[in-house]
Amino acid sequence: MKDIARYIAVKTLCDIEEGAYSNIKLNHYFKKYDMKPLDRAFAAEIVYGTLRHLIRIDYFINKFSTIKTNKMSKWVLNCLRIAVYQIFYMDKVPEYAAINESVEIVKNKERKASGFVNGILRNILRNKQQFYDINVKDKVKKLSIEYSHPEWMVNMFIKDFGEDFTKDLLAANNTVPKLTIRVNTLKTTKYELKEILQNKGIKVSDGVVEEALILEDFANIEKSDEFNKGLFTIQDESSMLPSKVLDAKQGMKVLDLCSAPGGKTTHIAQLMNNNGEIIAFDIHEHKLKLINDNAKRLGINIINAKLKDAQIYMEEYKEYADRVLVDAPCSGLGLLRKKPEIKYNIDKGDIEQLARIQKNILNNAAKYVKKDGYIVYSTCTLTVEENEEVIKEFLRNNDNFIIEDINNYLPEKLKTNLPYLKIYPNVHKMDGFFIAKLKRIR
Ligand SMILES: C[S@@+](CC[C@H](N)C(=O)[O-])C[C@H]1O[C@@H](n2cnc3c(N)ncnc32)[C@H](O)[C@@H]1O
Repeated sequence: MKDIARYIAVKTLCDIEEGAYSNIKLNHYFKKYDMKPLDRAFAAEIVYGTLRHLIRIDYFINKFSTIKTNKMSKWVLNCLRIAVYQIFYMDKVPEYAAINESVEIVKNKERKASGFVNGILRNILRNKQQFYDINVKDKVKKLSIEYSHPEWMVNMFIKDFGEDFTKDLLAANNTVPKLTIRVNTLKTTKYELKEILQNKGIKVSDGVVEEALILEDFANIEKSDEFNKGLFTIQDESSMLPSKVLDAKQGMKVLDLCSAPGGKTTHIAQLMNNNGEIIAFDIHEHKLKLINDNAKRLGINIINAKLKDAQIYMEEYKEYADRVLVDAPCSGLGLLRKKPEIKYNIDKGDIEQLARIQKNILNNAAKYVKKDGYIVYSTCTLTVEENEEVIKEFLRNNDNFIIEDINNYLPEKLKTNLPYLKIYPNVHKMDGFFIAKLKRIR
């Protein structure tokens, strides 16, 4: 295969339409085809960029094609999409290369369609200006196309956050996030690691969270010596906050009800100085290995990972824990910068169903925590149904709990006058997140 990067980009985009996850599929193909770092980076940029701007790209293709995008084969459509993405969003790619390579990839699987694809792409090239005209009157439809978010999502954000904020949020969701790591303070210090990385020529700056570093120019990070030695974990800053807010002390008993792959579990262990007990549940057996592998790499031995469904009450853990973390399964709308496919794979019904699961898990958590103990509830999503509403309903049904002000646990820049925290990619330049702390008082 001459142009492996574009070929893999098309293959991955087709798989994503079947429900696959971008990062998992890309990593799978990178290994399978033994791709070089430059090809990997190029394929990833095309996949993520195309997904970020998918609705707008399709709207534009439809202007030039008699066969509409929903009637095209996935292979043909994704060959068209990646060419349009390269033409309009990648300055350094010559237009002729973007077109010719897509036509070649079409030939690979659907030889007869190559003329059709070539025709559309050349026509597009002659009418590039039209990419910037979105001739739609309806405000929501227009925003949906302009920022490539489904209409129901745009509507929901406008209802919850207002129109100006929504525009900002949609734009931020289409940006490329920074690479952030959490220093493993069990093995090194922030200053030591910073120096090691800087000596390798990597640009490093401090994050807002105490143990966070922001990196630039670090290819193949997971193959580096520093990663393998367990000096750090890749984690967004907002994802570091729930463990800080949980404030588990050395020697305590902690339950982490939805824990895989263990990003927060290992952070809690780190903050407990690897002293105490953490029981970490997850519903997916294959994910338990990820928790154990992460713990081992980071030099942590107080985590006991178990296969359990946190929706089912477990009598053996009644009043067992000093701290319980509920980092609940959620719609993930705070992660659209990293996983743009979520925009197209989720619908309003999923949000209602997730909210029911979150409430069930949180109600069980209430029974596991000792008197004067705490639950931290967190999600990586922005919907009111999965966040504020879940907490409100919990407090209505559990009058032995109160909401605790978490501002003391937060970096100065993130403090607000609310007891809980909601993080937005457009405001904080971090993944969207929600964190609330509940205290059992009786
Ligand atoms: C947001 S992720 C957790 C991320 C994790 N806390 C971390 O920081 O790495 C939610 C997790 O909940 C798990 N999950 C979903 N439903 C569950 C259930 N009913 N019981 C336990 N775990 C569940 C999923 O497999 C997923 O790993």
